[in-house]
Amino acid sequence: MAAIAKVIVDVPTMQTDQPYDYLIPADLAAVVKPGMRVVVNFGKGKREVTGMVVDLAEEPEFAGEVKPIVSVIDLAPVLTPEMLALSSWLATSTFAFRITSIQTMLPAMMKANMEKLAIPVAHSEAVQAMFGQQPALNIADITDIVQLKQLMALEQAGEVETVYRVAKKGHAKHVIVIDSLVTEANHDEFLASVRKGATKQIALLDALLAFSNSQKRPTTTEVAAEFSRAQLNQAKAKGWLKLTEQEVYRNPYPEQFPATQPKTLTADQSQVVDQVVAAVSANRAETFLLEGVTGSGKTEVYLQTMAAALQAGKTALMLVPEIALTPQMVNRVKGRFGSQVAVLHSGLSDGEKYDEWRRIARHEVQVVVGARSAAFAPLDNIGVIIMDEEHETSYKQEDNPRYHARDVLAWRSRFHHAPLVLGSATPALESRARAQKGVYTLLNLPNRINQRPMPKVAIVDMRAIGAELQGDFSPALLQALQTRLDRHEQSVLLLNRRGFSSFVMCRDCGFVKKCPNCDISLTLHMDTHRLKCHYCGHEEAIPTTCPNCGSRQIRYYGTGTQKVETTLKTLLPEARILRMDVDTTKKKGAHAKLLKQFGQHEADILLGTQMIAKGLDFPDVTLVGVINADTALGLPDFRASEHTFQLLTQVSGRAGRADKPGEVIIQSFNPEHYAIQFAQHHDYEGFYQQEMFLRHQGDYPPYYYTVKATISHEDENEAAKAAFSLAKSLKSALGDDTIMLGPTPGSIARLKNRYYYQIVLKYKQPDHLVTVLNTLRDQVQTSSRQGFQISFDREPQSFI
Ligand SMILES: Nc1ncnc2c1ncn2[C@@H]1O[C@H](COP(=O)(O)OP(=O)(O)OP(=O)(O)O)[C@@H](O)[C@H]1O
Ligand SMILES: [Zn+2]
Ligand SMILES: [Zn+2]
Repeated sequence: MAAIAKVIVDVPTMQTDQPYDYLIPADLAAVVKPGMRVVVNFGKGKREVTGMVVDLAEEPEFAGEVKPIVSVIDLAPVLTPEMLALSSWLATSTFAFRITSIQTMLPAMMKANMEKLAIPVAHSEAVQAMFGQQPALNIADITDIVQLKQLMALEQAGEVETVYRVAKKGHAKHVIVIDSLVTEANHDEFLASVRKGATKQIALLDALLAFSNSQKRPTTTEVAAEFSRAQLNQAKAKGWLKLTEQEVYRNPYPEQFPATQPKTLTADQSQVVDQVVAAVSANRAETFLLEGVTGSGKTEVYLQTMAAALQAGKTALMLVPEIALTPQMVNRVKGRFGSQVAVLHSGLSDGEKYDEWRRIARHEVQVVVGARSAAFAPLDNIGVIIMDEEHETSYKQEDNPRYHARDVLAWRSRFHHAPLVLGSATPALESRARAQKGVYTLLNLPNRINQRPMPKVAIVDMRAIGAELQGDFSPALLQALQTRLDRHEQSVLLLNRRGFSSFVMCRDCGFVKKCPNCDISLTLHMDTHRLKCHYCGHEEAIPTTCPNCGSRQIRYYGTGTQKVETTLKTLLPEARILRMDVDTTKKKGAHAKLLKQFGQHEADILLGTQMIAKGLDFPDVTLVGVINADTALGLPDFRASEHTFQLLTQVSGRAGRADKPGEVIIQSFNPEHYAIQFAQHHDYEGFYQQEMFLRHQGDYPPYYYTVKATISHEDENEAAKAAFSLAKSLKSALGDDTIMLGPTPGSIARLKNRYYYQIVLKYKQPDHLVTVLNTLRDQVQTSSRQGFQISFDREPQSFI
């Protein structure tokens, strides 16, 4: 029997990947297993912390006194051996700490709360007066300042100690079920014992008899309108019924989904499905890149591949971008697989997420569809993994651990010997290049379903419009919108918000209102009439006069969706417009509701930001308009062209998906730019060739791997000094084939009152670099008490 548990402790100020030895008390010997969370004492005093058991051993490695485990949090492991192994790989490959990786894999609701308690250690009168019979006081509960001061004095005098304890909270939701004990045989007997005028009791007896006869077990909530809890308790005392507590799941999708049947596949689709299914049957961890034009029926391919895995007795995992988790995608998957599906995305409450997670862990579902973090769904026996819209930047987490979901899925694909399908109309350059090298198997769906044509794309040169411009609209786009109104067809209008923000500027002195904590302009929110910092959350009122020169000429800048909507209403008064942006989709379910309204033809125009660009499949949309194609092209970002091409191609793909042909109008100030030209001709391959050429010239990915190191400190000098010394260490540790850019101040040099410096490394040999950086991280981390923070971001979204 193992006597020692190796525990990764959760101590925020002292992060380390080193597991600590803890003694397993005799009464827990049979219980403690790897993957379980435990409570342990850490450091001096009685500080309780949570930790994860990652291994067991016979003998301690630690020579000193080994403390015992205080208690277990879980009755069964919450991380499978697969997940424990994955957390270890994740920590190393993203330069994150193991505990951070573990926490990322568990639902937020499982994060333990810490309580700060005051406990008496002496028996003075003052202590008596303060505590009475209570063994401890929760410091957070004490609001009386006098009492708080007394407590501090007692602590100073050594009569009271403060300790941290792990607060256990009940996470599962419970209902109380009514089991009727009233039968035809005993009903009259019970009735005789009831006073004549007691109509409520008589009604309850009748209802209970009806439950027995129909074998119904209602919950107390279900009958709450008719019978109170007091009444039910009374009835229980009389032996009329039994009350049992039962755990229930919070179901985020209580509605029924109309069942759909598999479609007869086209020849192209069949070929793709056959190849993937062959890998499923052969238990082969092959990665496929499915390059299929918009409307080519990729979703049907995913569904039938997943069905094949289920047929073989396995499970299926499908990732979609957060914003594509519209009811359309959930409908399609739930419609095909019904209650076998669990859905995970950020729109769910913590409780719903926790329940979906447990349904997966308990093997109650066979299909998981979810956004980025669903890559860690505790699904077992995986037969196929799908990643839709694999080029989406939201698959990369921008916080520690800075993982890309694609890499996590590739790891799990190898672990389960299951194929991974990466699908997109516009694959990331990295992925397409890997397919070129034969690392991925390239699959193509070059045509739309039933040979429907791709929409015709026209580019409007905005430089040539001049006085004919109305608001942000060219005559061509306005005319096309009018035509759709006349024909009762629908339009989708994209306002590209990437690369610019709405801010407030003084027309007299050019003053721009910035965040007092971060060197960045505040963003205008017209709905609440406030200025907000998107980095730290700082908020303030919109000034009426310039804080710098006092001028009243302070104006709002930037084209917002609201402004476009207002203009459009005056230009096309009869048009019914639905606006979809961060403001109109803030409320839970608002996104789904807007799309449903549009689907039911309650509007003619869907006007929105990037969130309308992908996945939508509405048959009556025959026009797509792009108000501003180029805003992102000006960004100092080597992926600017790629992102612009992807966005234009995706949004164009919303037009003409059914019998009516589609048309696309793109307004641009750079009509000859290659990203816009290739998008006009639906030419992904052409774009890929051209972009690869440019990346090669500039030593950019995918020709190089990249990593961005960021170092910060509250003092600007300290941050700079540390950055230069880090650069020196890196130079000596890395070979000549590594290119180093910087150190430079971060694009936002100051954030939340910390100063940032960064170094970008471009390199060819990943293995060596990972070792070097992990060692460096540990060295810098030990100096973290001097206020330094360091992070490494592998394949950063941008260098700025
Ligand atoms: N075999 C088929 N027979 C008939 N209709 C099909 C078939 N496969 C797919 N479809 C239909 O074709 C339309 C487009 O398919 P789907 O939405 O899957 O395209 P997609 O490739 O995912 O496009 P996008 O990349 O634009 O999201 C859908 O309405 C779908 O129901
Ligand atoms: Zn700020
Ligand atoms: Zn001014």
